[in-house]
Amino acid sequence: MTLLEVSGLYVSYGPIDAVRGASISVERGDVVAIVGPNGAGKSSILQAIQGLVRVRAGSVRWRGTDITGWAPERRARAGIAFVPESRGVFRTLSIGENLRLAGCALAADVDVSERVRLALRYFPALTDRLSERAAVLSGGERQQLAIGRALVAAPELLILDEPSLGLAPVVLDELFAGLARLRDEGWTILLVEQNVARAVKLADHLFSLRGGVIERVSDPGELLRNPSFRAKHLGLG
Ligand SMILES: Nc1ncnc2c1ncn2[C@@H]1O[C@H](COP(=O)(O)OP(=O)(O)OP(=O)(O)O)[C@@H](O)[C@H]1O
Repeated sequence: MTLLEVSGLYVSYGPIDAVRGASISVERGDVVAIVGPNGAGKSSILQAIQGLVRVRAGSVRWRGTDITGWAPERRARAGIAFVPESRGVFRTLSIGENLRLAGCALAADVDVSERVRLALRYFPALTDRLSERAAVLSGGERQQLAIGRALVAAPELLILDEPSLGLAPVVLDELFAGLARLRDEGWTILLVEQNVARAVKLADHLFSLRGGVIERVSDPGELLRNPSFRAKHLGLG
């Protein structure tokens, strides 16, 4: 089932056309990655999906319904969760408080503690540190917490804006292991990544964006078998 369908999307900032006619679809249970250089328009697409920037033309459909004009909170209630590049967490609160707070707006019959336990399954390193302040977390751990907070809502679609940004390789291993667990358990994820190697290993479909235009849609499995791709992006002969 197609969960999300972005068609002919245009996003502009004054005279700058950041996204020019991009179309992307996400099927339930798939991990879809958008890759591309700085300024390609990747974040603008994600923000348009979450309703954070104005769409100049084109549409965003969610489970077949046109949600292009919907407010961000309505999209969130409909099952779309967005983890921005800035990894919003409350630094003065503990890890546990951050996670529980993420569940405070859920329906009264939702067991938030159970949801928190579920989120921690994917990022077990946080489990032993629930009483520590988020301010002490490394960049990678903060990213895990930000994703964990989004998971507490049990969204149908998890949108991640450049989860690897600024993180050391060793930290990335732990983060992407968590993302791979999410994928393997059937979560639907749309992410933007500049780290092509990580994106290819995680995703089911890869969209390459340049200058606001989708240049290519690739099958990561094929790329992983392609010798020139392996040499260029994976450092393998
Ligand atoms: N609020 C804004 N006002 C003006 N221009 C913007 C704004 N946000 C983005 N842009 C411009 O739109 C273009 C696309 O930006 P966007 O952040 O979507 O790209 P990106 O692929 O996510 O880049 P990066 O990887 O550097 O985050 C760039 O030229 C950027 O400078």
